[in-house]
Amino acid sequence: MRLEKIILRHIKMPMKAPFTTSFGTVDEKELLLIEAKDASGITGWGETVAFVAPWYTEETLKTTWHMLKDYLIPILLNKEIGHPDEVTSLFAPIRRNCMAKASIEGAVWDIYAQQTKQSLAQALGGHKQRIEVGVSVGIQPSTAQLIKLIKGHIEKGYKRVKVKIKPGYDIEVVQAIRAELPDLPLMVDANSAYTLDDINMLQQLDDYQLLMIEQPLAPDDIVDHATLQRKIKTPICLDESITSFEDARRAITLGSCGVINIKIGRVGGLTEAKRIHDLCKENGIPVWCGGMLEAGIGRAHNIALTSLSHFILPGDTAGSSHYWFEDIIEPEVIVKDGYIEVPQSVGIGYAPNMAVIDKLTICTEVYQ
Ligand SMILES: O=C(O)CCC(=O)C1=CC=C[C@@H](O)[C@@H]1C(=O)O
Ligand SMILES: [Mg+2]
Repeated sequence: MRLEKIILRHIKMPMKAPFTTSFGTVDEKELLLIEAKDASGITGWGETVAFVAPWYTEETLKTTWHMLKDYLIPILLNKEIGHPDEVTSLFAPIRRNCMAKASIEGAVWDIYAQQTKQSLAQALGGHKQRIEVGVSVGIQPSTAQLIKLIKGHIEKGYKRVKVKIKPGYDIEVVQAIRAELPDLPLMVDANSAYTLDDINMLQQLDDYQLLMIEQPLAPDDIVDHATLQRKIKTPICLDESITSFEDARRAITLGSCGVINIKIGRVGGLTEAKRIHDLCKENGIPVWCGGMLEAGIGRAHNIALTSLSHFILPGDTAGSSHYWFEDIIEPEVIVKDGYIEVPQSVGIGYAPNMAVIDKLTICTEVYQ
């Protein structure tokens, strides 16, 4: 393939409800949509997942824009690409900036799937017909509200619930949920809100049959996580700490985690995500697909990735209606009894809804 035109659209999507973590609140999502046109007339779509502020990782909407415009698009434009895996090598001289890289690499994978007349899932080597999904619940003003929300999600069929924790909003919250919902498949995500000084509290969490504790310690750490994992029974799941295959290899070698959350944007694209999946499979480390409050294009990429065999735990890819009044794809992503059907049609299996996209677009830039 040869990309001869790339259109970037900056869009802003209102959210049904704010999403609060230990760092702050997101109440609308801004993102860049990448529409990449190949010389043969095929169009592929990608989406950036970085937030407006750098609280989850160092990338932001503006840094992804800068990287795409000044480095990544110039590398790919008019270059002959045989397979999407080559994009990872072409981008290798550029350090990190994983979310920027992943957004356009996703569009290349979409074009490749269409060219080879496969679904994106098949192009990646995924065979699952449907995927099991859970839901992530942000910090709520009260435990009663949190439990009410969780019950609503269970009624909708979601297979597991992840709740956010932070110092002062942890053990009591877990205790209260367990008192009412003793059998709920439950996990917690701390987004690096703790240190090894909090080991007592983290050990107490062992009493609540949690599936895992996600990223309790620093976002760039694997050493302290290894120490902690030796002192608690609940498996640690790494999120922020894993930005590449090499990070995953080192964390597994050190025993820093029992589970890895794979996010396409955090690791720089689908090719790297697949490599981490394969490594975890070889090493018996369960994986699941994390979420970044994606709009429809990002959600479609997550679904395709999750169709790979070793995504054995329910991911965070909820249905479109969980966050959005109106998603940017048709049909929207539907969750039924906790499952999403993996589209079997060619490409990502969802069409961009141009009427909605046009309504949400703040500005557009074209590169050719
Ligand atoms: O996309 C989703 O529904 C998952 C949302 C979610 O839990 C997260 C999104 C972005 C940053 C974090 O707060 C958190 C995570 O760390 O996994
Ligand atoms: Mg997380």
